[in-house]
Amino acid sequence: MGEEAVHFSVVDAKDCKQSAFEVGDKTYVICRSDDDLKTSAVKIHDKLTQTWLSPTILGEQPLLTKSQSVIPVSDEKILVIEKGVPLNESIWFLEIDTPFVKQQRKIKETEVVSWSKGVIGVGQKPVVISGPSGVGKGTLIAKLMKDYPSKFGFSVSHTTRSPREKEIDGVHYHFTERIKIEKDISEGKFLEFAHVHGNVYGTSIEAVESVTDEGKRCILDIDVQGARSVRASSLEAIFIFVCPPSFEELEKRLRARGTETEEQIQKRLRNAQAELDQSNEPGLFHHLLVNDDLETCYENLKKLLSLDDDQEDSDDFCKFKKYFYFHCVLMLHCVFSDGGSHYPSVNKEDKETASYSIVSKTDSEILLQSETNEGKNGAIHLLALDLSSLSGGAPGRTRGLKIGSVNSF
Ligand SMILES: Nc1ncnc2c1ncn2[C@@H]1O[C@H](COP(=O)(O)OP(=O)(O)OP(=O)(O)O)[C@@H](O)[C@H]1O
Ligand SMILES: Nc1nc2c(ncn2[C@@H]2O[C@H](COP(=O)(O)O)[C@@H](O)[C@H]2O)c(=O)[nH]1
Repeated sequence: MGEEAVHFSVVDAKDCKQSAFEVGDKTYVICRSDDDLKTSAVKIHDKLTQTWLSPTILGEQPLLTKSQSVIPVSDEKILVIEKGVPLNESIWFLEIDTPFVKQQRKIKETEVVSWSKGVIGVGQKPVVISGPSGVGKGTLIAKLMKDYPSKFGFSVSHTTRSPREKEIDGVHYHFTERIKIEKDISEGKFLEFAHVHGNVYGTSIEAVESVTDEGKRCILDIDVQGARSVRASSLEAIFIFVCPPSFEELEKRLRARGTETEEQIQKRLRNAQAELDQSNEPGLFHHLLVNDDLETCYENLKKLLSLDDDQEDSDDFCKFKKYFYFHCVLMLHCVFSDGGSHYPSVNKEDKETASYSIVSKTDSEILLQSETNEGKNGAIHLLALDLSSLSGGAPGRTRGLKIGSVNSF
């Protein structure tokens, strides 16, 4: 918009501090300055109007390095490989026209692009648990977390409501100010948010992604508005609605909990009716659970989540699973460097830096060439990045990347 033209000359995958790509009627330029590697800018040249745009950039930004390899993988996104960082830190997508970007463009009434970090392998689908206040969601989730600490992680929401007596900041909720949460929401840091019983509640992207990154299944305790927003997002999840055996019993539980004033109880009960009315809406919840007898309901929840009753989640078992998960991730990062006869040494802390350049692309596969880790006798080390099963994406991570070896030559 009346800005100075950014000089660029690159239309192919190439290493540079400015990478430009034509997608449709637009040219996207990713620029970074020499001295300040922490900031990148994206400029868009619209060929139809002959104008330059500075879009709003959403999402977690890549840890910028001095050199990148960049290529568009579809009309929706551009793949950016940062060099000189561990492989699991190096793969990023700049989303230029994904459903999330389209939606944000409408909301913000301005041009938008969004970063999303590429993650090797898929995480387990998060579980969204909804239901009226006082039905027992928190009680059921607490049992699940106690019995299966290595399997599940809780998505710690943000809320503007005041903490209850035994609630701990950062454990039960991130207690926050309205002005702060509104700012973070406007910066695209939240997967969903809603005004519930007079306060703002929201799930940050980091709350969900950090649990999945740990190899655990993320559990979200959110209201029906939140469930609806997550349903419409790029996050694939299982949606469960917990119902009370009767409205009278719900009221009894809310009162017995003793955490709300009479006025708040009345407000929660009014909202409960509206939530119950939506529980059967087609396409919203996958499962309905009635929480009459707590133990029965808990067993039914476990069945839904395919949990084996006999499997103990002892401390030793947890440690073993963490160890196993860690090494599976390392294996995925490993490459057969010698016709599959051995793995190259991989730093146990997974900090080994890598530098790969994009050398070719088909519809679903990108060929990467190592610049730093040559195979035997200086053979060229190639890696195939399979993009055919991507899931998620901005505002969260892009999961489902597969990396395979290609024989050195
Ligand atoms: N099956 C049950 N039978 C009797 N009491 C129950 C049952 N399940 C939970 N409770 C009790 O009901 C009260 C409300 O439960 P809980 O706090 O887990 O509800 P919640 O759905 O998480 O509410 P909120 O949405 O307000 O956080 C608690 O005192 C809990 O001990
Ligand atoms: N949409 C969201 N709803 C949330 C979130 N975290 C909690 N909740 C829901 O709020 C009510 C009230 O909770 P309380 O702790 O004040 O009793 C309850 O229905 C929760 O499910 C969130 O991040 N987003």
